[in-house]
Amino acid sequence: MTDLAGSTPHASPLVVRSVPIDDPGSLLSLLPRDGSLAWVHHTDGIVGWGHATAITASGASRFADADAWWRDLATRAVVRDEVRVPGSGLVAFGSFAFSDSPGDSTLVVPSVIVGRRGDAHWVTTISSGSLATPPGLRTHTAARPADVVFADGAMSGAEWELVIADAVRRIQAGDLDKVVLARDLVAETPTPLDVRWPLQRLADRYAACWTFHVDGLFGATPEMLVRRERGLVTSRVLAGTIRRTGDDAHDLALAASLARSSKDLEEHEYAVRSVAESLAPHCSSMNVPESPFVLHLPNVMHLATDVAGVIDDSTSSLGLAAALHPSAAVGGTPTATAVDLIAQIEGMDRGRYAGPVGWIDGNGDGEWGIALRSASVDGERVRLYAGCGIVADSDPEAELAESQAKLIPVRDALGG
Ligand SMILES: C=C(O[C@H]1C=CC=C(C(=O)O)[C@@H]1O)C(=O)O
Repeated sequence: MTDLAGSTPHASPLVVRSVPIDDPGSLLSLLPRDGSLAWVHHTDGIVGWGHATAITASGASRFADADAWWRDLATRAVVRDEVRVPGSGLVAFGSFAFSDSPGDSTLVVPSVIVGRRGDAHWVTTISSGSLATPPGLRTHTAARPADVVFADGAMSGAEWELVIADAVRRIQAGDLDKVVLARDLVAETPTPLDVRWPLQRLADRYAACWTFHVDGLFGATPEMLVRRERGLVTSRVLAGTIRRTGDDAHDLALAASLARSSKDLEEHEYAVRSVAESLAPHCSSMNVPESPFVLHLPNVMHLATDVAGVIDDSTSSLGLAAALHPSAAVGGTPTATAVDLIAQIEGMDRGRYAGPVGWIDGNGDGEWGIALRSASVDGERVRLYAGCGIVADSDPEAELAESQAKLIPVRDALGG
């Protein structure tokens, strides 16, 4: 991987070609074990493998540095796109650290991308200097992890409840309005994890979420930080959560109580406001619905608001993600106070959890979700993450239960 600090302008431009193909079936099943990249929503999306080029960036300028690198690369690339849908042509997958420090962020350009968008299916080849031949596609079987053992991460549940109680006190004292605090769980597998196993299971069970894998960070996020597509920008804001019980009638009653819960509506309002305020400078017009709807997922229900706007500047999707991050769905209100408090009391390094994850194309369009319901994998060790928005009325015990519900998707996907 090329490190930004040591990177030099690319000697040869990338040569990119997208061609239509027959329906390739499940995108995830095409992934080889190593170097897989994925962004899948229902049956649409893109998967990639192989290495054309990549960059790592870090610190407060990570977004701007990666964006500048990408613009230079995209401007010089020679692209023949016979498909012309979002996701065809030159694309990089990316995943960014939550904090300015510590943590590395990355943009990765694979040598092969296979995509589906509705009835369009395509393969893209990317190489340096000369045109590559499209590969033959074949399906692979992922290895099932055996005997996964779970243990507390940085804190036990009881310790984390004390941290939540501390945050509630600070909010009640007027130090801030909202903070999102996270915890981790560690899973050990006897052999290095084949990430395709949990990916496939996440995509099957959470088809309405965006199932992703970029450089060891995988998950299925329900939250779209920003999508930029042909002049339109959209964002799905989530905040305010209730666990599902599995009993449909009871869950409907819970959904109604979530929609009326002043604690959850307050938590949600902060998140919507932070997104709307960050997008406004880039849009000529915006639509921000006045009240949220309830998004039903298999494990939880969320208050959700879809914000939309017409973009009136040349900021790329990555630039927009940078402007929005961290929204109050993962940081808090006021942002700077909340981010400082997270660093002070959360007791763990978020890495790329809760940072933007997604893809960008050569025109700057793309999709960036928030890396929630996610885990980072390093050989046999997997760290799962979940966080909860804390406001003045939050109850530590209820927040711990909510965090456990948010850990379910990845925990179950790792299970045999
Ligand atoms: C921080 C997470 O969720 C955020 C997104 C939706 C609902 C949230 C909540 O109700 O607390 C969180 O703000 C997470 O899943 O790790």
